[in-house]
Amino acid sequence: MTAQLINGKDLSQQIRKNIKEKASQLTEKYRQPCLAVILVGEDPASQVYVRNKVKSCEDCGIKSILQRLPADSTEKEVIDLINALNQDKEVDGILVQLPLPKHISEQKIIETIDVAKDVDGFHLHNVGALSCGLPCLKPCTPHGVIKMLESANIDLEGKLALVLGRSNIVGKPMAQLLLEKNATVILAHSKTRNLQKLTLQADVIIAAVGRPLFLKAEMVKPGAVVIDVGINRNSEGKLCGDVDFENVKETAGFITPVPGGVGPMTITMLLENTLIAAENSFQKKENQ
Ligand SMILES: NC(=O)C1=CN([C@@H]2O[C@H](COP(=O)(O)OP(=O)(O)OC[C@H]3O[C@@H](n4cnc5c(N)ncnc54)[C@H](OP(=O)(O)O)[C@@H]3O)[C@@H](O)[C@H]2O)C=CC1
Ligand SMILES: Nc1nc(=O)c2c([nH]1)NC[C@@H]1CN(c3ccc(C(=O)N[C@@H](CCC(=O)O)C(=O)O)cc3)C=[N+]21
Ligand SMILES: [Mg+2]
Repeated sequence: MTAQLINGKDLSQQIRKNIKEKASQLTEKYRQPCLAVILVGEDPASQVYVRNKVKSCEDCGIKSILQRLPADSTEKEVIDLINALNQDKEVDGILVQLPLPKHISEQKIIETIDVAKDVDGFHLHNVGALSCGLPCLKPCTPHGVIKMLESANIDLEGKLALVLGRSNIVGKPMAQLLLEKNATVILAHSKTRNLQKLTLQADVIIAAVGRPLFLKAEMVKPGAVVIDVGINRNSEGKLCGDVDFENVKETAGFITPVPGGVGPMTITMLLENTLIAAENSFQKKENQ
């Protein structure tokens, strides 16, 4: 193995120490910061993630409220719940676990969340602010990736960074944050031609495709930084990323594992956003 491992679990633990400290200060001065998580339906993977989020809040001294709704809830029922949480002065952050059942519009649900409580950073207002370089709640997964690169002292300025996948929640905001760091960004997707020719030039590759073993060693320039966002189950039911880790780790300069890579950092950034949302609301009140 030539690649240096960027361990998201360890980095998360370090950052969470500060989060815990900050949460306790805010609790003493104002009240306990609070995240509300809405889970619609019984998707087993979503249940695991949501439990993980609630537990992480607990560990850091952040209050969490889990609201479960049945899979056959109407769009209006979800919207009514969000509106109630928007009004609730003790709730700082609201997260609606995705994906939602097909009869509910994810975009409509996201736009219902109060911009100031949108700790996922998915609301149009936060997306627009991010693209204009204005202060906003940053999307957790891409933000976590940037923190991992910073922790390994990887300078992005002038580097060629390739993002694989263009979803609204990972790929697109990832490209935006890399651009903000002065990288030259390629945003690749399923219609991209000659993908290998592009990936071989990249100094940094962020894989967010949702396919196990997608990024092969032959696609990676020796010494390149490889960040694996993917969370998949392989044929044996084992958790794995989008990167052929066993082979890519032999040539890459840096690599992130799955599990223990980007996943824990996503949750850490969610906790951080909840504290930012809480602080903003306390500040607003003091200025009134
Ligand atoms: N670690 C974490 O915290 C998180 C992990 N994830 C994981 O990251 C992965 C990506 O998630 P998400 O962005 O929501 O996924 P989506 O399914 O929404 O998007 C996948 C993207 O990959 C592209 N793609 C698919 N097949 C190919 C191909 N053969 N060649 C090139 N591009 C391709 C698609 O292109 P096109 O647009 O053309 O269809 C699309 O842009 C998943 O494994 C997910 O579980 C997601 C969120 C958080
Ligand atoms: N509104 C919303 N916001 C999200 O941020 C969101 C979402 N919906 N829907 C699903 C995806 C996926 N996602 C993960 C977060 C953490 C891990 C994580 O902690 N993974 C651990 C392993 C967990 C396990 O063992 O299954 C790891 O990679 O080490 C994984 C996936 C957030 N998402
Ligand atoms: Mg998606």
